[in-house]
Amino acid sequence: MSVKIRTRGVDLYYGDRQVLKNITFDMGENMVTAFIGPSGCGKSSYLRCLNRMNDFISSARVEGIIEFDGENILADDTDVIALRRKVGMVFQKPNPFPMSIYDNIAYGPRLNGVKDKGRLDEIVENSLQGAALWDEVKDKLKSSGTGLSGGQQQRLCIARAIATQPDILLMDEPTSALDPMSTARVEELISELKRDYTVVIVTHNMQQAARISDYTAFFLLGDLIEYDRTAKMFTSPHDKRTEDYISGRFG
Ligand SMILES: Nc1ncnc2c1ncn2[C@@H]1O[C@H](COP(=O)(O)OP(=O)(O)OP(=O)(O)O)[C@@H](O)[C@H]1O
Repeated sequence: MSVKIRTRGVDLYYGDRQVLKNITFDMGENMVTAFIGPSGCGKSSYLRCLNRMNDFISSARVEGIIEFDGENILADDTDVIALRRKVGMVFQKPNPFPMSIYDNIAYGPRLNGVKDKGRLDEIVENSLQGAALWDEVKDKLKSSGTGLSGGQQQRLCIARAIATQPDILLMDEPTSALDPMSTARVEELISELKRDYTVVIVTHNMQQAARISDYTAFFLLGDLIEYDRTAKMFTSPHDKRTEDYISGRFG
């Protein structure tokens, strides 16, 4: 595997409370990496380290090294705006902006200075194609994004995230608010997206992790207990706690 994200000895504190302890592992380029673990184990907190979103939480302090392509994104002199351009994020609840489908997608590119109408049209179409939504919305690009179904809204949010051509896509429980059909569409889409992006996904759904990820990281109470190929972890985990969790004995 070609390493895209390299994490060494990451500790995260909220005030005096340590919620991530000495996290060390490598995530592969063009792979889907799933984070699993019981509620409160630190999965989302770690995900937020990857685009420096914890910077917005005044009590949060992150120590250690996280490298993207060899560059430490936790360094004081990191250009955080440029970093966030490289890292798209999709949240648990679909959160389209209250504007048209077209403008939802064009928003990021416009912020980045793209003004040419033809170029914007192209980005909108490519992003919607990439998010497997184009055929459903191509005739109503001027309609509001919030008028779509939940599953379509989430694919719109994925289209918005890829419109700025990030390297990495972070997804925090992207299907937990969706029905089974929409979940299946989004899962299928994630498997396609890894051709172009490195995908990191937090999920509570063990079957989902098993279906769509190449590697899985199991967190428990702030520790990374086990990290391995998903196929290996789900068939022969080496830690008893991993086995107990994936077989549903706790969490
Ligand atoms: N902004 C914050 N301020 C203080 N503590 C926080 C904050 N965000 C999270 N925590 C605490 O950090 C710990 C890890 O939370 P986190 O949300 O990362 O866990 P998680 O594994 O993603 O949980 P879930 O699956 O429920 O989303 C929890 O104990 C949580 O209460």
